[in-house]
Amino acid sequence: MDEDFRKAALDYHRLPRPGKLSVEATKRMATQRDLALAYSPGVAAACEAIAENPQCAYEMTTRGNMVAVITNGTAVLGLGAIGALASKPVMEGKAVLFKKFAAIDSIDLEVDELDPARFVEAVAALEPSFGAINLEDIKAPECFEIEQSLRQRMKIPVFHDDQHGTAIIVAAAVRNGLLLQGKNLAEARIVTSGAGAAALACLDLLVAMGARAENITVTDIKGVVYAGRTELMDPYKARYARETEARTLAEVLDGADVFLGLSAPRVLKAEWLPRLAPRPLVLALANPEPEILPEAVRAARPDAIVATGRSDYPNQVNNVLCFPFIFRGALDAGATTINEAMKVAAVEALARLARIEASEVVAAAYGGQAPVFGPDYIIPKPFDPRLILEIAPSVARAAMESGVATRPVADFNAYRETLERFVYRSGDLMRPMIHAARKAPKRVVYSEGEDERVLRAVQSVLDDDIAEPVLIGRRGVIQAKVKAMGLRMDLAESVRLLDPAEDEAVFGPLVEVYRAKVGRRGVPPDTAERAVRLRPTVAAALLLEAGQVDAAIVGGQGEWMRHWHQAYDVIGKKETANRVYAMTGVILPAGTLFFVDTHLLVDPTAEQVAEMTLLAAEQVRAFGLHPRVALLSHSSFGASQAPSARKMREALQLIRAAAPDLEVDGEMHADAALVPAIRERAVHDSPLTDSANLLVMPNLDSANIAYNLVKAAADGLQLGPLLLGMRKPIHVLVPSVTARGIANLTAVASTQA
Ligand SMILES: NC(=O)C1=CN([C@@H]2O[C@H](COP(=O)(O)OP(=O)(O)OC[C@H]3O[C@@H](n4cnc5c(N)ncnc54)[C@H](OP(=O)(O)O)[C@@H]3O)[C@@H](O)[C@H]2O)C=CC1
Ligand SMILES: CC(=O)C(=O)O
Ligand SMILES: [Mg+2]
Repeated sequence: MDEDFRKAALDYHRLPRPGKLSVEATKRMATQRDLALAYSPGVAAACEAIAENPQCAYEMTTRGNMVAVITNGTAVLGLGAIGALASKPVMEGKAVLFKKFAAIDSIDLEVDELDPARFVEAVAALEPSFGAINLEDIKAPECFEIEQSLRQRMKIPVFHDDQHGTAIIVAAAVRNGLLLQGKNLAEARIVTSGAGAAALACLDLLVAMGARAENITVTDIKGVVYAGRTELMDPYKARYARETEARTLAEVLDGADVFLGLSAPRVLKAEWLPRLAPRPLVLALANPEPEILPEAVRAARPDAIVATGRSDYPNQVNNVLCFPFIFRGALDAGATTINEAMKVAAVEALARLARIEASEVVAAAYGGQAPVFGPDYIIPKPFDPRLILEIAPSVARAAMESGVATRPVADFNAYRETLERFVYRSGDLMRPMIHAARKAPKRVVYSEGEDERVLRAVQSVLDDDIAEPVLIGRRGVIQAKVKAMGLRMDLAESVRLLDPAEDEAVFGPLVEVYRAKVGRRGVPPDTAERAVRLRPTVAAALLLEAGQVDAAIVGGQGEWMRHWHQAYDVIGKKETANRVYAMTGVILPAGTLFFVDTHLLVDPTAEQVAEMTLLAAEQVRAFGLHPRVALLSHSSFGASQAPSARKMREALQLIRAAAPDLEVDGEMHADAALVPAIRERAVHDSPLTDSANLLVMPNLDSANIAYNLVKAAADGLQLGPLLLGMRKPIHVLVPSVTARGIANLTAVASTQA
């Protein structure tokens, strides 16, 4: 670690407030009544319910989602026995990872107790507080005894992360690494540096998965663990003691297919690397400094696949890839333990994930480069949102099948959806639409078929079965990108590719359609021909117009307005609408707010405000939401006579006349729209039954500013803009759109088709 990085790490821990963790309340505690419910006397009801039926603790307290990270500070990373207090930053970090990656509430407990029996007593007594226990950084051999005693005594999962979390990820990495190197586990010769908690658990799992004990040689601080050795031996290590004359790590490296380092910094010397077998795996996993640096391995053995425990090199083999998700699955199934079947399920899910393409979120988190299965990507990366979606259900299912689940998952599709809600914030809002789209998948054309975000979106559209995608672009480029990105779509089978340079039979007739549309609007025939060939938005709109597709997603590159004009020129507005408007959703932790008109009309009239409101309310209903509309203004319920305030009052009358059942009110301040109590102070007869979810703005500036402001200030997720009032379903992407955003718009467009 260089000095700059060390200083940055210290500042990170110090500022803006000490540490990495805080506790937050999950219930409102704002009124006298809240206090009475949460505390005395109301709390007594919950206590009595639990006293009568202990299972109620899972319904009424945090227990079911609460994991303790517990250590005695005796093997803290590779820093050794630095003590309970000094281990606290690591344990706080593990607790944060539980929260960040799996929405598990977690607290670190550093127990200053070296005696295993007394440590066990301290931990066992905590059972009522937690849904599971994650033991961390406790040295071998005491960790084996501690874990075993606690597992016997406690009826909740007890899992020593350095043993089993590490073993699971190492097993996945070894499985995939050997596959790439063309080797198999039963034949592989494995040499470890380290005979502690992590190394021995890894070996046990590898043996359970098919590695042969006679192919394994273990070394530790005293060298080879050989039969008859007495110094620094314990029964756990002794299981792997070998009949051999060799005494040093260097000597046993000859012909090794796998070097597994779970020991200490720099113990593997570059000059020993030539001894390894051809195409070896070098897993140098000591933290923070590995047994050897990857650059040294690459220089000496370009045929090796290298992994470390760190985030700053490819192939991070670290238990963070496992523990949040295995606990998620265990807690959700109410597992009483984490058993072998659950561990193997986690290994299989992890290994499989690396072999299918990585998601956009992973690409974004790692500098825009989407990793592809290969020597520098043998296991998934920690920011991969699919980890929770794949590992947790596999583990829950294994818990059920092996008979340790007390709260079996009844419906795995529904369970996956709850996990998706955590990963993709748009999940809740989009679900009804995705279900609807899936019922009758429509043909959706994407004008920018070469855009990587579009390709990723199309992969998830295919996975979710919500549309039949049609891509416009150069066939060769799309094929190459799909391959390079490791996407699984079958371009011959499930996607229709349309190349303007090759598919004359499709594009030729579109030119005629376009000429007929725009020939009398100042577009000469040659220009029309070029527009169809060179402007994919025009071509996509024409395909929609000609009925060759059911919906279109265009733009995403360059100016939004330019694409909008091109789309509008071809498709035009509905006969029943006077104008087209744009509505944008911002998905926030508390729900979604829709804003209208965010992109098109600079200064709408009262009639146009009324029309956009009615169209927007209809679109909000299509998301399965009940629209509650606020007409916003600087004026509060008639306070101002300014033209914009009068306009909104007039619009309200028009809306009420056209849609008497719609919950709508105005003109009002934005806070009155969102906070019923503030609204109540201004008027007592508002028909709005709760916070408004559709905010209608007096002009383009306020709508555009408002949605961007809310999105940026509250870390919201944008949905849209959605075009309201178009004759056929077509939407124009903003340049900042993500693949998930494109997939969401595809579902919207499909359901409109
Ligand atoms: N990447 C990952 O996900 C993980 C990495 N680790 C790393 O693995 C290492 C060990 O952790 P853990 O098993 O929990 O700790 P333990 O204390 O249980 O085991 C440490 C082992 O390393 C051996 N060792 C120590 N120094 C040397 C040395 N200089 N040369 C050879 N062997 C040595 C010890 O030998 P002896 O038995 O003789 O004392 C012991 O066998 C740490 O660096 C830790 O950061 C651990 C868990 C997960
Ligand atoms: C990653 C981890 O748990 C360790 O190094 O101890
Ligand atoms: Mg650890």
